[in-house]
Amino acid sequence: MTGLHVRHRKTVALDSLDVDFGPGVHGLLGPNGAGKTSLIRVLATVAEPAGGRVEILGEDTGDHRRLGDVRRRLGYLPQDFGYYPGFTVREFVAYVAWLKEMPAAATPSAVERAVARVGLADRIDAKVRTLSGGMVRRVGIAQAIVNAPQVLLFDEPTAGLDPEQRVEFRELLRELGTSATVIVSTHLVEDVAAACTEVTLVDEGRVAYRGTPQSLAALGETAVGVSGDNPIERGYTAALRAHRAHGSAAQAVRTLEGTAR
Ligand SMILES: Nc1ncnc2c1ncn2[C@@H]1O[C@H](COP(=O)(O)OP(=O)(O)OP(=O)(O)O)[C@@H](O)[C@H]1O
Repeated sequence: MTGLHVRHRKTVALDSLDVDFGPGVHGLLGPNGAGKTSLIRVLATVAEPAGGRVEILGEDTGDHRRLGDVRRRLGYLPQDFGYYPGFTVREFVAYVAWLKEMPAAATPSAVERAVARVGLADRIDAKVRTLSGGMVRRVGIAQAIVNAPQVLLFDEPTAGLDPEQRVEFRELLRELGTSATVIVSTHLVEDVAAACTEVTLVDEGRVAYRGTPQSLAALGETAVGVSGDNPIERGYTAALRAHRAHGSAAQAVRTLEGTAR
């Protein structure tokens, strides 16, 4: 995407963002309100930018005639994942497959595969409302992957998962990243360290840092006067600090009225 602008009323959420994502697992890191969800929503084609150009899988998302084609090839797990509680897991994931216009004959096996990949095969005929929060989150992951998407967008997917499930999910991310472009927003540095091939640090609506988890950790190893439990955390803090010291971030959070914070 180039020159991406996203506004929520008077707040500038993303400011002239230029970024591209290729195959692999991309971790989106950043403090609260940095703009991660805004970015993912634009990529998921559920929010329209105020300006800039977004191309997904070779299609310009500004061309509404092409959106259906893009959406069929996308998978998206929103932060606030909505579902029909009276549906069974199977019914719900099949419903999403239908929305994605998957061929009817291929749907039942694709649903079973997706549900098995998130470890819920034994609950496939349970109603979603009877599941725990972590299990519902896994249903959300299953619906995102049912159509074997080429672009996968996960907004805080590990929230609510227990430690064992997080480890399994990271393994799934690594697998998915071998054949798709996977973008994951997370607060957990461990997710990034374990599963991501690349890290994009967003701060105040701009890209503050891009690199590999290893390069962010190397930054943390050499950073002076920065606290954090591990090198990636220290690298995160050092990169944020450097970005803010350059002063451009102040511009990124200006409101349209010209007030700065
Ligand atoms: N619906 C909205 N109305 C008004 N402002 C909004 C809305 N959604 C987001 N914002 C603002 O836009 C900015 C970016 O928010 P966004 O949700 O994209 O950040 P985030 O990095 O995903 O944050 P978090 O880690 O807390 O989820 C913030 O300043 C936020 O307050």
